Parts: sequence; C-alpha cells; structure tokens
Amino acid sequence: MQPIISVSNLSKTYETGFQALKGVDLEVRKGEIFALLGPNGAGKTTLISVICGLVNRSGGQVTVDGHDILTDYRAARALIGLVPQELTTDAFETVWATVSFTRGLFGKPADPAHIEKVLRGLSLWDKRDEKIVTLSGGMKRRLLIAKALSHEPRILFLDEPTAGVDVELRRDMWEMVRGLKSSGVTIILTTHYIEEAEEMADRVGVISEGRIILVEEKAELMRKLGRKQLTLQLKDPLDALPDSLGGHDLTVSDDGLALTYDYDTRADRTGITRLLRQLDEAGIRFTDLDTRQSTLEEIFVDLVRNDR
Ligand SMILES: Nc1ncnc2c1ncn2[C@@H]1O[C@H](COP(=O)(O)OP(=O)(O)OP(=O)(O)O)[C@@H](O)[C@H]1O
Repeated sequence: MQPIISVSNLSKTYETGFQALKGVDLEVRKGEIFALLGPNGAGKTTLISVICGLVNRSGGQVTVDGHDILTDYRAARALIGLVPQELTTDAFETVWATVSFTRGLFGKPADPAHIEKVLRGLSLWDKRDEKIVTLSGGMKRRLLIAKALSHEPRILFLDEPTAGVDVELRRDMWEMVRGLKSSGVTIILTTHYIEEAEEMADRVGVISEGRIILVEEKAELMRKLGRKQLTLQLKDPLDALPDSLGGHDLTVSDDGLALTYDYDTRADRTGITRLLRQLDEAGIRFTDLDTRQSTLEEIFVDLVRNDR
C-alpha cells in the first residue's frame, strides 16, 4: 500500500548535542492506525514534532503525501492534525472561537457546520461559549483534539492521548479514533500504554534510544514474538519437581497444585508433547490445562531489554 508518510534516515541532534533520533526509517500507510511505542525519552515526541514541522531535522528526509516537510511545508502541514500533550492556547478565548480560529490558521474557509460536528463529537458542544480557563482537565484534552480536527486533516497525530485521562474519556477517544479511521484518516499515536496499542493499532513501531527497533503488524508481532505459558492444574499437590522433568522451564505454584511451562511459539518444537509424556511417566496427573499468550507489554519489555 502507498505510504502517506515516508521517513528516511532521519536524525535529530538537539543544541545540547543530544542525539534524539539516529537514522530513523519509517513508512506509515494510508488509512492505518500506527502506534509508536517506546519508553520515556525514546524519541517519540521528537519524531512526530519533526514530521509535523515543529522541530527541525538534522539530517534525512520526510515526506507527507509526497510533500517534503521542509521545501513544501504548507502543503504537508495542511494535511496534518496534531494533538499535543499539553494545551498552549489563549485561556480567555471561548471554545468555539479557538477551534474556529485554528481552522483559519490552515487557510481553510470558515465552516460552522464542521466545527459544530467536531464539538458535538467530542461532547464539547455545551461548552462552546465557555472560556478555556473554566474547562476541566478532561475538557481541555477534548479541546486539543477539536483544534487538531478543525481543518479536516487527513492524518492525525496523537501524542500520548490518554496519559492521565479518566476511563470515560479514554473510551471516547478510542471511539473517536475508530470513527476517524473509518472515514479514511490515517492515525499515528504515541503511547506508553501497551493496551492502547493492543486495542487500537493496525501496526506497531517500537522506538528505543532514537532508533526504530521494530515495525510489525500488531497481530503478527504478537504471534511471532509471543511467548506462551501452559498451566496445568494438578490432581495432587507436588512438593518438588521430579529430576526427570529438570530439562524443562517449569515452575510449581506455592500450593503445589499448578505447574506452569514457558515456551516459545516460534521454536520448531515447543516441547509440549515431551513434557506431557514425561509427566505421565512420572505419574503426575492433571485435571485441567490452559495456555496464555504474552501481552504486548511483555513483548515490548523484552524487545527494549534485548536492544540494550
Ligand atoms: N529541546 C530539547 N533539547 C535537548 N534535548 C531534548 C529536547 N527535547 C527533547 N530532548 C531529549 O531528547 C530525548 C527524546 O525526547 P522525546 O521527548 O522525543 O522522547 P519521548 O519518547 O517522547 O519521551 P516521553 O515518553 O517521556 O514523552 C530525551 O532524552 C529528551 O531529554
């Protein structure tokens, strides 16, 4: 599929000499939800700030729907809506005025019907005449999104959209993001919350210390890298593992009634057949069994650790 954003060999060194991006290559596909995951300070905000033209690159190239972000800045920027982490807007403006004004900044003609739709979609319609200072934290977050959508962008960046928001707002945001995707908007979100990527993303990119260490389809990522855990509920408690089972990655629960076996779904042999045979030979009976796939969180922690 045609990429809508292409980043190649992008680097960024801040004035302090700190190299926040080290040769990033990334393509975001049209219409997808792309989650950029990474620990604190990994370079997520720097990367999206460069793509949105807020921070100058030190090297490399970025195009947005074919427009170079430097030489063709206006065209590139007009396609993008950015929901930053914090609100930096005139506190004494009303909700309606600030969202309408933001649209104008992108050279778009006034369109009260669109602004109304955006405000209603974010439950801000009743607050349209209120001054920003009077809004709650959650309402301010909604306002940030309204501003970003005011000029009907084709690409929406959400920088840690749900950090510190309540469950209701998080749910509303996820619903809004799904709605935007179904209308063809490409969404890139940065997050610390793995469940957010797991819930929302089509693809996941992991960034660590200024480098993209992995880009994968979410489902593929979980399938390929996921470790699985097999838990056997034992008929009789086990005091200790018999020597014959010493070769397996096994743990006995404190009460001796559950045995867990960790295995790698990528391995040619998972060892399950052998394990079950050896259990039988050792006279260990079980009453139930289940398997559990690693979460994206576990995968992510593993990836970042291995990269060090
Ligand atoms: N203006 C700046 N000058 C110098 N260093 C900076 C500047 N902005 C960011 N950095 C450094 O660049 C690194 C990457 O920062 P960035 O904000 O991109 O990370 P992040 O992945 O978004 O982190 P977080 O999840 O904490 O928001 C950090 O070490 C940060 O201290």
